[in-house]
Amino acid sequence: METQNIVHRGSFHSAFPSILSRKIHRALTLPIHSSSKIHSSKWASLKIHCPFYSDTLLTKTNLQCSRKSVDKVKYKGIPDIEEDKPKANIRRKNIAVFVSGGGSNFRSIYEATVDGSVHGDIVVLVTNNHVPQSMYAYDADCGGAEYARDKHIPIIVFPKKKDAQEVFSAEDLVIALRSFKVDFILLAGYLKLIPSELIRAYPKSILNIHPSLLPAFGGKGYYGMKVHKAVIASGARYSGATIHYVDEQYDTGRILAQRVVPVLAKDTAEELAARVLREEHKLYVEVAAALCEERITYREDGVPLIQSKENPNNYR
Ligand SMILES: Nc1nc2c(c(=O)[nH]1)N[C@@H](CN(C=O)c1ccc(C(=O)N[C@@H](CCC(=O)O)C(=O)O)cc1)CN2
Ligand SMILES: NCC(=O)N[C@@H]1O[C@H](COP(=O)([O-])[O-])[C@@H](O)[C@H]1O
Repeated sequence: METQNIVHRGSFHSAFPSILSRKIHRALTLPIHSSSKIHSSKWASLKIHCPFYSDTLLTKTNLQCSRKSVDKVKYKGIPDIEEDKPKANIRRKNIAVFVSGGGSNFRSIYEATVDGSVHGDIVVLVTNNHVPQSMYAYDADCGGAEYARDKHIPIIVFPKKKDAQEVFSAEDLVIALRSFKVDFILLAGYLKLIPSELIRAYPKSILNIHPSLLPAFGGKGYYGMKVHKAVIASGARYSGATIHYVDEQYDTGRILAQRVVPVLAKDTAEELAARVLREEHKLYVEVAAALCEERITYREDGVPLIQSKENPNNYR
């Protein structure tokens, strides 16, 4: 079954001009069947007005409940009490994650939204590497898209392949993200340049993780294993992970957080990559938690800081 143009079954209505909503409708890939509706008081209020779908079929309530029903068993503690207690007065945030490949950072952030470490939900995945598949043939998809489908997270393809039937512009992407009420965009191994339309639409709300200590080993051509090979070839004794705000160029936005790892004398690029990736997973969850708990502040010179959860007078 060609799923690229099938978004979900059921009536379709839109607050947008029909041509536009049809375009966005086609760019979205949703699970063909949302799983059973398990209504809980906690999630009922999270229903979003999603102008592309009939409310009876696809609402955040259904998606959240189906996700919670699958992942709730992993939750430690009493969800409606402990999970809410530390963030009682802070609105739960909506997150879009952008991936191009395996998606291990995406998975660690998703798991943190389920176990309560991150006070937010991943409401949509964006990838440039999603191949429309039958319901049963996952192998040609990128790992991130496959995981999103397993977790009933909607997928948007951007940019679309050059031979795609229809253009799906940066403006269309902004409209689609607004419809999911996205608060923050987290790039996690996304290999395309984010267009300025998106940067303008989400000021100080788009982050990227890069596998080196920026500004070293960043910029066009520095991604994936290319970064680690360059670090090793340079003789650098330290590398690490950097999370920074996204601006119009690759890797030049304000640095928000870093973690350092040693580069060992006999390291292969793969060994260094694995050591950095382990730190990335921890760092991105810490940063996503701070974002969703509104613990990001700015120094007078514009440098972003993360306020410590334990002591608000301490910053990282
Ligand atoms: N506007 C921005 N867009 C993106 C940023 C950013 O900082 N500003 N970060 C990148 C992620 N990234 C490093 O962290 C990065 C990704 C890709 C490249 C690159 O050279 N890409 C190649 C194409 C690769 C491909 O299509 O397979 C290229 O542009 O020639 C450099 C850095 C995400 N977007
Ligand atoms: N310049 C961008 C870049 O190189 N990003 C890197 O791609 C990997 C994605 O892994 P993942 O798909 O398993 O999260 C991560 O190491 C991330 O830092």
